[in-house]
Amino acid sequence: MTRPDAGLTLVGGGRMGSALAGGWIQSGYEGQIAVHDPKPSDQLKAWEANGKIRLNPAPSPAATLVVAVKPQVFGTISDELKAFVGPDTLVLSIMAGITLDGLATGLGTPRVARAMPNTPGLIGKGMTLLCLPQTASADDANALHKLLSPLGDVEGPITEDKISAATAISGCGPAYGFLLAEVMAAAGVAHGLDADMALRLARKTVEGAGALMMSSDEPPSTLRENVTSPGGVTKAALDVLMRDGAMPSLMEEAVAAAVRRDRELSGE
Ligand SMILES: NC(=O)C1=CN([C@@H]2O[C@H](COP(=O)(O)OP(=O)(O)OC[C@H]3O[C@@H](n4cnc5c(N)ncnc54)[C@H](O)[C@@H]3O)[C@@H](O)[C@H]2O)C=CC1
Ligand SMILES: O=C(O)[C@@H]1CCC=N1
Repeated sequence: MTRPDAGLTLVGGGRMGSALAGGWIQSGYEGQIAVHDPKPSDQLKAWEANGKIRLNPAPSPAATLVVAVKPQVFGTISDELKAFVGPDTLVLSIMAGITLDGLATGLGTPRVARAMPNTPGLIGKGMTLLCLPQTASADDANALHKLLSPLGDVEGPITEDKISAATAISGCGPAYGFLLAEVMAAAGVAHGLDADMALRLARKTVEGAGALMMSSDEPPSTLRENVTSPGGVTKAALDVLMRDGAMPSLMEEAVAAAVRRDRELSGE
């Protein structure tokens, strides 16, 4: 990775923040990385001990400020965060529900951007959407793509009116995939498998289906049909899942609720 900037400051070194910091460290980022977190994890402390980051140094304006606290925390600390923002600071937020306007107002700069990552980014298999104001420069867009690349794929910029839907699909989506594994395992137990084996089968199957989907040129619907022998066993199960559009309408309702909640958090 080329150096995105000298003087990178991360506020919030939790799951997603640490995934980013870990990626910057691993890819040989040469500038100063400062991480601010009142409850630093053992990982953050180890990076500090190895000289990879500076932990909670005195605040000063950063070249790039990445905000990765919970959206509810942002409202309470935005005034304090102004100490990290100078006239040349580029701000990137990965918080759900905090708009570009909210960032610009809260931090007192128009040079702001948003990204929506997901937890597979913890292992570099994530999907991140980048959202920029119309005034953003190509240089800023490129720098932010590079900054987010340790998490996996980065797409965008997308316009802000799309971010609630994108959050509901790829931001929240890993939870839907994990839920699928959970309920498959529970159904296996209900039909006589022991719990460990049921979980093993469900996890490996969800992983395998995902890997096949990504290595194939076929759309998911064709891969589904390839499993479904006419008059066979899969068809019996899918007839239940798709009865009266059950699965599509449940997913549509769930995504609508997520979109609604994201907009509520944005104060829309
Ligand atoms: N977890 C997920 O799947 C996703 C999360 N996000 C967004 O990422 C952000 C962070 O989420 P996670 O990493 O999952 O949460 P997390 O709870 O793992 O990390 C938040 C971190 O912020 C720290 N913190 C609290 N108050 C602070 C303060 N005053 N100054 C500095 N740090 C402070 C906490 O100690 C914690 O380490 C959230 O805004 C969330 O909307 C976005 C996409 C996916
Ligand atoms: O649940 C949340 O609010 C965050 C945003 C996307 C995933 N986690």
